[in-house]
Formats: sequence, structure tokens, C-alpha cells
Amino acid sequence: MVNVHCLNNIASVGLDLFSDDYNMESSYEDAQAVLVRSAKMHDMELNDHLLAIARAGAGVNNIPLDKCAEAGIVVFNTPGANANAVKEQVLAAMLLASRDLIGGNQWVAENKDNADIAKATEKAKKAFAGQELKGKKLGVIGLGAIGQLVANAAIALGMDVYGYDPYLSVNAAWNLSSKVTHIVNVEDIYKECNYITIHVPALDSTKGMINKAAFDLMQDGTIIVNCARDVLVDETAIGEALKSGRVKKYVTDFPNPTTAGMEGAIVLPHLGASTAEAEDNCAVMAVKELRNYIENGNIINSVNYPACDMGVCTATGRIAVCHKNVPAVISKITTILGDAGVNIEEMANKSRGDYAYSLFDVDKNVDDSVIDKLASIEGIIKVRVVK
Ligand SMILES: NC(=O)c1ccc[n+]([C@@H]2O[C@H](COP(=O)([O-])OP(=O)(O)OC[C@H]3O[C@@H](n4cnc5c(N)ncnc54)[C@H](O)[C@@H]3O)[C@@H](O)[C@H]2O)c1
Ligand SMILES: O=C(O)CC[C@@H](O)C(=O)O
Repeated sequence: MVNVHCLNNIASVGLDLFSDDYNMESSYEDAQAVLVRSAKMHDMELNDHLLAIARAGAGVNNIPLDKCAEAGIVVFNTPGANANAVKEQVLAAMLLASRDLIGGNQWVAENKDNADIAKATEKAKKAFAGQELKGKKLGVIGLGAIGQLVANAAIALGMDVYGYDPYLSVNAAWNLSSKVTHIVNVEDIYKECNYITIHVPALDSTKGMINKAAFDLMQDGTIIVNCARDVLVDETAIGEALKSGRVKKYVTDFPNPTTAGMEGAIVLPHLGASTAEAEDNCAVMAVKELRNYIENGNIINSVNYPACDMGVCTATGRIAVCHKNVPAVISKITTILGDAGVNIEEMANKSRGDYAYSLFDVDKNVDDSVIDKLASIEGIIKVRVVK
């Protein structure tokens, strides 16, 4: 039985994919597999028997990735599974920032008892007039799963789209409309665009990237949309930019003591991925990733270990090894297996930064004493008999 614990609500269509070999009632302390959305895991204990964490979503800044890698815990996310939901919210955000639909709706609610509301409407409505998206310049910072969908949708709405992503993947580039202007210096986005939307992960290198220096380059009346993470924007500086009129509206999906109630901000309660479709997609992908890792040792869509996929094991046994990316680990493993009379029928060895992962399909069951010898090799973090 494999113990599974969910730290957040995970859609049942995903959880239903676990077979009877999984115990869904496990506590966090006893879990071998954890499913999580936004729960903050940085201060949580990581148990020795924890094998994997799957983030049903894109952002993994709530998970201590290095600490997990060091403990041989493979962390997965679900790339692209909620991208359409966020794209649709970004379009809504740009529209809400362009037309005062929120103010207009509030006016109607406040005047609901006025018998002459229809007449009063025609006088009052000029206070809520806005501007169109068509023909405006949109800067998209980060052209991954979400950014590329936003860029393409904005092209379809008649916007002039500028895209910036120095690390753009080949796949993302293939999916991007050729009408998107490729920007190599993000400052050009700040200078040129009427709307700017950000879709990059929260990393040390991206925190505060939209800051006072960026606002100083912008035109008066720029609209900023942030459905990525609050830390990407210097929110003290954006408060000042809203007061000065440099920024006309700040739409953010992340309420915090600085943004909640901020004049000129439209603050949403982290709803970007909150559609039934996105929640289902994320849950299904996350559970499939966990099952593939636990049952086959395969790693697909990890954010702290390399991809490594040998399919379903057809040999007698399979051993999975999380280890440091240092010389001679593989030769030491093969020597120990060879000395034990175990033949390796197939193997894979992949690395990612400081960490590596290896799978060995072997011709006989390996006893515990051999596994203990493998585990004692310097640089080996975790050894698991998958089959
Ligand atoms: N509001 C929500 O509910 C919600 C939902 C999903 C994702 N998100 C956030 O959005 C982020 C992006 O999601 P995604 O699915 O598009 O991820 P992704 O990994 O597919 O795309 C991120 C892109 O950012 C690019 N990038 C990294 N550093 C950059 C930089 N300094 N400048 C420009 N580009 C840079 C990468 O090359 C990549 O193409 C997530 O990390 C998450 O924080 C929020
Ligand atoms: O799980 C959620 O609701 C939010 C997910 C989102 O922030 C993400 O990074 O994928």
C-alpha cells in the first residue's frame, strides 16, 4: 500500500485514478506521496519515506525544491495544465482594467431603489466609459505555457503584441504567432506598451523585476496585469506609480497587506487556475506523474530531478537511484551489482544540475544486503527497488 496525502483540495477526477494499492487516508507524516496546490511547504518536515511531491499547478515557489532534491524527494508540477484558465483570466483582467465594469456594476447596485434608474443610467454612465484593447500595444513578459496563449489571444483581439522571454523553449516558440514582435530588451516593453502582463516563475532572479526603474520608463496610463506571483512586482513602487498616473490600473491575482485595498488596483483572490477544467487537468496530470514514478520509477515533469523514462519494466527487477551528479557513482553501482551476480539488462542515467537519477533493469531480484551496499556509496541519496 502506498500512502498518499493531499495538502490541498485536489479534484476527484484525478484522485479516482489511484488504484486500490494507494491509501488515500494517510497523514502527511506517513505519506510516501504528497499532492499539493498552494500550501506552503518550506517549513514542513520531510519524512524519510517521502518519495515524491506533485504540485497540481505550475508555480513551485511554495516547495523547498533543493531541500527535497537533497533528500531524494522528486518534485513534479503540471506544466500547461491550467494555462488556458489563466489566459482567460488575463483577458478578463485587461478588459476590467479598460472598461470600468466593476464601478458601473457598483453604481447600479447603489441605485437599485431608484424608480428612474433607466433614465439616471444614461447620465451616470459617462463616469464608467473606457477604452478598447484593439490597436493597443501589449507586452508579454514570459512566453511559456500561459504567456504564449495570452500573446496569441491578444493578436486575435487586434492588439499589437510584444513578447519577451530570453529562455524561450523551442516548443513555446513553435506555438507562438508569427505576428508577435520579438523583444530582446525588456526595457522596450516598458517604454512602448500600453498593457504589460507578466508570466514568469517566482525565482530569485525574477523577484521585483517590475520595479521603480521599470515604471520610470513607462508611458502615463500603463495597465499592468500580474497573474503570476506578487513578488515579481515591487508593489510599494506600483502604489506610487498608481498615485502619479504612470500606472492606470494594476490587476493582480495576489491579495496581500500592500495590495488589498490599494487605490487603482483590482485585486483578485488567486483565481487564475480556479476553473473546473484547470483543476481537473492539473489533478489528472499530477496523479499520473506520481503513479508513473512510484510504479515504474519514471520521472516526467519534475522540477528538481532530470526527466528519465524507461517505460514499464519488462525485466525481472528495476532499481531506481537518486544521487549526486558526481563522477564514478555509476561505476560503483555496476561493480556492486556485478559482484552480486546481477546482470543489468538496460539502464538510464540522467543529470540536472547537482543531482542525477539512474534506473537499472536487472535480471534477478536484488536482496537487501546489495541494496544496502548501493545506498552506502558516497553521493547516493536514495535507492529504491521499484520492481
Ligand atoms: N494565478 C494563478 O493561479 C497561476 C496559475 C498558473 C501559473 N501561475 C504562475 O505563472 C507562472 C508562469 O506559468 P507558466 O505555466 O506559463 O510557466 P512556464 O514555465 O510554462 O513559463 C514560464 C516562462 O517564463 C520564462 N522566463 C523565466 N525567467 C524569465 C525572465 N527573467 N524574463 C522573461 N521570461 C522568463 C521561461 O523561459 C518560461 O518560458 C508560474 O510560475 C506561476 O507562478 C499562476
Ligand atoms: O492551485 C491553484 O489554485 C493556483 C495554482 C497556480 O498558482 C499555479 O502556479 O499553478
